[in-house]
Amino acid sequence: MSIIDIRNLSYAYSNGTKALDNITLQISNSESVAIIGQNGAGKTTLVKLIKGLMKPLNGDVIVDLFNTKNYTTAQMAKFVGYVFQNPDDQIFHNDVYSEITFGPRKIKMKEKDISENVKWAAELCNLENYLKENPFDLPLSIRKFVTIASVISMRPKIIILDEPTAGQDKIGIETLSKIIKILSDKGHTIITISHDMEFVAENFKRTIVMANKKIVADNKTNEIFWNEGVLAEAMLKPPHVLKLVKECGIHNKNLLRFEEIIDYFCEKIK
Ligand SMILES: Nc1ncnc2c1ncn2[C@@H]1O[C@H](COP(=O)(O)OP(=O)(O)OP(=O)(O)O)[C@@H](O)[C@H]1O
Repeated sequence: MSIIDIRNLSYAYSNGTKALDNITLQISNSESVAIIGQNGAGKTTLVKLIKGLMKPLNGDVIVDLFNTKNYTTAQMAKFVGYVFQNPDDQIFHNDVYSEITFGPRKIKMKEKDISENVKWAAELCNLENYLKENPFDLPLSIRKFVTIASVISMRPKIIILDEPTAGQDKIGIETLSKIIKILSDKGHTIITISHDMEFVAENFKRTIVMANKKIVADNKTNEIFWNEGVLAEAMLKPPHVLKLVKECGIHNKNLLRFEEIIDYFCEKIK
């Protein structure tokens, strides 16, 4: 069943800038989906409409059977969690614990569930040692995890991550992969906007490509990255490992993730 059902959605900002042009899209419950595309393609506008931060000009955004047109952002907060691209647009408390606890309190979660979920979110995001710190004294990479924890502590069915790998080193990216896997295993629907093609290739089976305010492709991630026409249209490059595979004259669409490629070469050497 689709947890997100978007039909003929168009949007323009109040200054007249058209940001989305006739988008139709369904996302199933518990799916993990990546959205890729050049700057200005319309990715952030699309997820803000799913979150209910803005209302469609034309078309409908139906989330968990609720049409966002008929509900306030506060009412939608229980269902959709959105982690902003820039953590400083999201954080507003003077200590990490208060920041992570704010959301669950706001949606009136039971006290017992609040402490359980806050503990769980802090552990998942490796924040146990920072709970008393002022988030603004912490580096960007950790502030990002504070914002992720403050969203997942509400346990929304749908979790949107906007550019989660920006500012992360290898360990941070591995932690993000682990978080996405755990949330997905627990049945959350994950939507991630990313410019990091390696991260998309490694973590998402389905990828949506946006260009010029439209969806230009929506397919299995390996089909997307092996499709040179789609990548050219959206002005995107495939992950580095795929370039290497192609340069070796190999044409095997099942190869995309680093481990798959290593296994392939190991087999060949044998
Ligand atoms: N608040 C705003 N007011 C006016 N125009 C906006 C606003 N926010 C975005 N836009 C415009 O809407 C279009 C889509 O922008 P959007 O931020 O959704 O793209 P994006 O694909 O998320 O880009 P990025 O990867 O840079 O975040 C762009 O032309 C952008 O300049």
